[in-house]
Amino acid sequence: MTEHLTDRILEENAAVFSAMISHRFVQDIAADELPAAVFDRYLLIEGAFVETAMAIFGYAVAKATDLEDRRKLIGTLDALANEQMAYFETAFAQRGIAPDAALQADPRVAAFRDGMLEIARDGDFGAIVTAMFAAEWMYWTWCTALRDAAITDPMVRDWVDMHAAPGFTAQAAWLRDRLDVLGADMTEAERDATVRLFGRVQQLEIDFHSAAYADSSISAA
Ligand SMILES: Cc1ncc(C[n+]2csc(CCO)c2C)c(N)n1
Repeated sequence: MTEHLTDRILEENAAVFSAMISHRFVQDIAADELPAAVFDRYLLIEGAFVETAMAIFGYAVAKATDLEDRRKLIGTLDALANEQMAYFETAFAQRGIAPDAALQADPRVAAFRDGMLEIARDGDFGAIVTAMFAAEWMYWTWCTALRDAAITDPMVRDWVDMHAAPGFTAQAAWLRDRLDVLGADMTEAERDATVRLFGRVQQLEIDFHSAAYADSSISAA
């Protein structure tokens, strides 16, 4: 079997991946019609997710067996703690918003956070790479597609640009290449499991992004 594992993952999950990259949240940004209140709620749940991502990458550092993997993941942790978190601190201050416990308790937000953490805690290194590949490849795809879109809100513009920039592109490509190398040594059952895991993460992502819309949120009634 010489096929790259990630080609198979993307092929077999094409429907759910496409549903995510054409989510209402992405379409609203593409049309320059994302309501400010939706982006505010998104920033609050997303800022909390970056903290979760640090925990996930921490598990990956612990479970890695290769020094080069550890170096790479520690670089990612540094960028999350010092660059990404700085973006959220500035964004919260400029928009006058503050973390909201009710929003974090929305079942769709909780399912994403807890589901991703569970994969990192209970899964092996390959499972963590698969989950992060799912989350990052998806962002890289839609943000790259919107590179030339007219986006008025400078913070939304920055957010899209950040995920189409060379640094993020390299990070998403590293996850893809790493998973292909890991896949070459997996059993067929293990490869099947990564295909399913990728699909599960896309569904968690769809629900997470839906939670940014108050009209479909249980906490906004
Ligand atoms: C809900 C959600 N899903 C995926 C990403 C993409 N992403 C950007 S940075 C990062 C962590 C490590 O690089 C991930 C997964 C996101 N931002 N938010």
